[in-house]
Amino acid sequence: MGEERHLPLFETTRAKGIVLYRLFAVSIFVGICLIWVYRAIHIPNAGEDGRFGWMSLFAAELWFGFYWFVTQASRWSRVYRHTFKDRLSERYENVLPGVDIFVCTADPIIEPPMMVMNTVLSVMAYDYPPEKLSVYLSDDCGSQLTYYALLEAAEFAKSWIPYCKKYSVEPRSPAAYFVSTASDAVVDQSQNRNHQFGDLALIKKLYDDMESKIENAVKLGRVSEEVRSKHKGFSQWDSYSSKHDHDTILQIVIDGKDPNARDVEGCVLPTLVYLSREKRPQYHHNFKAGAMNALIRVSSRISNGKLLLNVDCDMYSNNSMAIRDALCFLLDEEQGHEIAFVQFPQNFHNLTKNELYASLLVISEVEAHGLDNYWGTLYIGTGCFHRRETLCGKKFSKGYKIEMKWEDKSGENIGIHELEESLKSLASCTFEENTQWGKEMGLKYGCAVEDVITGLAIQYRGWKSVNCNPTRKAFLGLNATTLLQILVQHKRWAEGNLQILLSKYSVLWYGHGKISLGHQLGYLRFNLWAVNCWPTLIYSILPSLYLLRGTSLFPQVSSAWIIPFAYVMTAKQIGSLVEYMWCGGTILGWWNDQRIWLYQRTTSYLFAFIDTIVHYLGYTDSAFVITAKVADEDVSERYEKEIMEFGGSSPMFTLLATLALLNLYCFAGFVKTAITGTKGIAEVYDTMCLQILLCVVLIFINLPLYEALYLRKDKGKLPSSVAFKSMAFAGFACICSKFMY
Ligand SMILES: O=c1ccn([C@@H]2O[C@H](COP(=O)(O)OP(=O)(O)O[C@H]3O[C@H](CO)[C@@H](O)[C@H](O)[C@H]3O)[C@@H](O)[C@H]2O)c(=O)[nH]1
Ligand SMILES: [Mn+2]
Repeated sequence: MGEERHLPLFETTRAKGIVLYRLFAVSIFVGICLIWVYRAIHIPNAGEDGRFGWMSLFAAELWFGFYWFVTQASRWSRVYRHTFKDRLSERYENVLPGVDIFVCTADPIIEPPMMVMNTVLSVMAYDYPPEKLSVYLSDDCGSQLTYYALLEAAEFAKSWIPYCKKYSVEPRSPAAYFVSTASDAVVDQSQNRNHQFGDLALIKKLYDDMESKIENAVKLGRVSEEVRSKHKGFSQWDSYSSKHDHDTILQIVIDGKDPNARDVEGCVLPTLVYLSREKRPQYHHNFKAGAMNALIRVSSRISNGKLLLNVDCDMYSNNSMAIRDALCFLLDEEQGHEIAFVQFPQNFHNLTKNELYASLLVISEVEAHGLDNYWGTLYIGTGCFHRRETLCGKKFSKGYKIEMKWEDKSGENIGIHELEESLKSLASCTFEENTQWGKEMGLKYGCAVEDVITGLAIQYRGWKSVNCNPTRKAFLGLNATTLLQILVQHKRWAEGNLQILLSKYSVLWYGHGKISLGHQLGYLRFNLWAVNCWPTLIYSILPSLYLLRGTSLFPQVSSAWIIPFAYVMTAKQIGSLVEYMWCGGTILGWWNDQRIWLYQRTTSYLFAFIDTIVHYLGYTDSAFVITAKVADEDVSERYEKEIMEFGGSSPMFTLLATLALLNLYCFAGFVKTAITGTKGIAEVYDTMCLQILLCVVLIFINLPLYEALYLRKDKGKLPSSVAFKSMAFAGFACICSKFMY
């Protein structure tokens, strides 16, 4: 093997209709340039009303034009990759590499153990030789509940894995699978259908038993003494004082090499390990990046898989062939040795039809494929397969080929408990002192998007990455189900991305010459997220305030200059609608997406921008606010009905409400003067058309917010404190603007 020429293990195709798209993009660009020209040659004279507004809009338009140009880098050319898994099996079935899978969890309250166990079970049941598969659960809370759940899951896996293999089950997260069998009666093509029904009932019963045991413990808030006495692993908690202060807890729950560790059919089980790294208040734990690095070290001494997969605890495997997909890239004889990681998109299983809080739809279906054109897909922290060596800092060198073959390490004959004890120091707080961990090795520290900066550094070292997006989605997770969650999450992402831009790894300086220009722009599109807050604020405030004053900031309808404005505004919106629907979204979904886009830009990005600068000047440390994966029943109910959830006060809400009311007041004030004023309606319309339009669109997009302020009675409405504050702020702004000098 290896010498003769092989058929490739994957192929790359280009997106269709790209010429049409480019014509469209060029036409928009021409429009943008004309807008700039108009602004530049019509600047009001000093002292004339509207000069400040004019300059501000000009600045915003310069930015929007520039940013729009940047986003074209991930749309200009797009590629799609297809794998040939049958060829992989033919050539490599007996020498497949070991795969170590890392699942990270950090809080049993907002990341319920049952959800985490479904993720763990789904990855244990991959269609892959179990002796080459090891699953590691990192628990940053050191929770006995999570550990107990893992013990129960290990027991259930003995029946679940054989069941999955026997009936080629998809998806292999039991919870998701049972939901699917309940709705569309199990695949009935096979003659052993009746047989399967019997087995299904049995396995469902086992699952329900496991679930009730785990849920009982969760309800109780602790593991009962009876259970604790049955498993000696719990003794490791004897010295535990809090989640911020405890020793390393390490337990090899299933040792794949143990001849007694077999499933109910007598087959080998994957190795399963529980790890809670040491935590001490005086040591920074570096959030998920710290957890991942501890996992990398510990796993290197247990299974040492050549391939690492990392998933968030809510991201279950929805496609049991995903490891094989990834290997088609990494083992490809021609190009595989240049590829460092294979990233699958983040998809969600809890989205409502019209994606109330938006999702990563367009990024996954369009932009990721555009970045893939530069072999430069971003590492996004979950659903990503890495070569162990590149994640640990290896540089790419031509001619060098990494061996991905599996080595049996059963020669190491040290007892399992000695092994566990000897490994604990690898997860201690002091281990990383004076090492390159978090800098040159493993995931990088100090950035709110540790994933993106780590992937970027790997690409700087000369490696390629690949975006793999099979029809059957590889991973499904939970999207946030309240507005505040989504805003806070995006704040973290925008902050992390801006940190990258200001860091030593910035694509602006460090990236020059290391990655292609298009690739740099592709990153810039995300790195600059936060900066968008300023032009967006300008555009959603000033035209309306000037409308109230009666000052026009846009060309008249009767002027030819209106054409580029009208064209760019409508064509861009129609373009984004078409794109969104092409990705599989609905019209209402697109409209919701626009609202979230606006809300993120005016709050998340603003707060991210301010925090990043404050952080950059050395005043604060950025935090990692974990997204909750559970919600109260009535919150979930409203989510299902696509009713926006506020349900509390937050500076972000006050800001959103202020902006929404400001537009409402301006419009009302304008209508009043237009009716009673001296100017005729026709003249007002001619001079103010675009400003009226902008204001009306903003009011329409904010309809759910007004409702939450004044009409709703449920718990998800905006509290009256937010209403009062925002009314006062918006009113004050309107009065100032109307009566200033
Ligand atoms: O101190 C921590 C904090 C978080 N996590 C885990 O990290 C994962 C992601 O956290 P989540 O709150 O779900 O954040 P998201 O915004 O959904 O995560 C996205 O963004 C993060 C970077 O901001 C990446 O780390 C994630 O992989 C990526 O999915 C979860 O499994 C957590 O349990 C830890 O293990 N330790
Ligand atoms: Mn998440």
